Amino acid sequence: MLEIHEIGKNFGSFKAIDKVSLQVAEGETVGLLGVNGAGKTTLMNMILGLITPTSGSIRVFGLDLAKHRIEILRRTNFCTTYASLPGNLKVRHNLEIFARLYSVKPPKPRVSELLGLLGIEHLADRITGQLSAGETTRVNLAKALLNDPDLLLLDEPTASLDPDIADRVRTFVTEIQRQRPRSIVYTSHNMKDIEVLCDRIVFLHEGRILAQGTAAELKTIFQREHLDDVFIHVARAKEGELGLP
Ligand SMILES: Nc1ncnc2c1ncn2[C@@H]1O[C@H](COP(=O)(O)OP(=O)(O)OP(=O)(O)O)[C@@H](O)[C@H]1O
Repeated sequence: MLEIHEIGKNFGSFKAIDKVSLQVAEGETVGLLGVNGAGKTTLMNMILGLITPTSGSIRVFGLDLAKHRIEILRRTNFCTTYASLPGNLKVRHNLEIFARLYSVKPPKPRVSELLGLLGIEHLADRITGQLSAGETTRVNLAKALLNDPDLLLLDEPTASLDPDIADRVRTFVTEIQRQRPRSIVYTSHNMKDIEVLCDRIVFLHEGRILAQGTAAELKTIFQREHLDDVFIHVARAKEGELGLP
């Protein structure tokens, strides 16, 4: 579903992403981990075609992203705290507009269905710009599901959520994967999210992949009981110091 081949992104002389290769299969959820500034959002933005890579290539659904962006984006969606929906519109109107942009037919029932699935019917008539950070995240998640995407990019979807709502979001993501498996790339600083949701974990560090595997494999490789400790170990290690097999 997603094939990233030796992708690189330079901002001036700074290498934000350096020769990263990654594949995500149909129905697979891949967790992208890394310290602040590791390059996660830059990679996500390249998959969405928002940033042009300096080198390498990205294929989605077997198509070259550089040549088939519109076709690919029709079957893709994302949730990020970095892009806000127009703040002056009611939540329902925002979602209906985006549903129309994605050619969802008919848009209104789909919006109502998603508001119900996310348990945010009570936000439908609120002004989007007046929502709390946690409420905004759930509205963004509803937006991300409007077109029932085959590829879903979730950039820190539980950031700023209280533990109860974060748990509901994890259950929601598990449920949508159970109903119809899709490919998900998931970034989070919440290791519980990653353990519960991700089939495979990729550690990015200074724009490069430092380690990857399942949560269980990584814990075994690095001899740590908890994924948090694996994260700290990998984050503090320099290249070549990890003693990977
Ligand atoms: N437009 C830009 N111009 C210059 N440098 C940039 C630009 N965008 C990102 N960077 C730099 O690239 C690096 C990777 O940034 P990115 O936002 O991808 O990190 P991240 O892993 O998502 O971090 P965080 O966990 O803090 O969200 C950072 O050092 C950042 O300062």
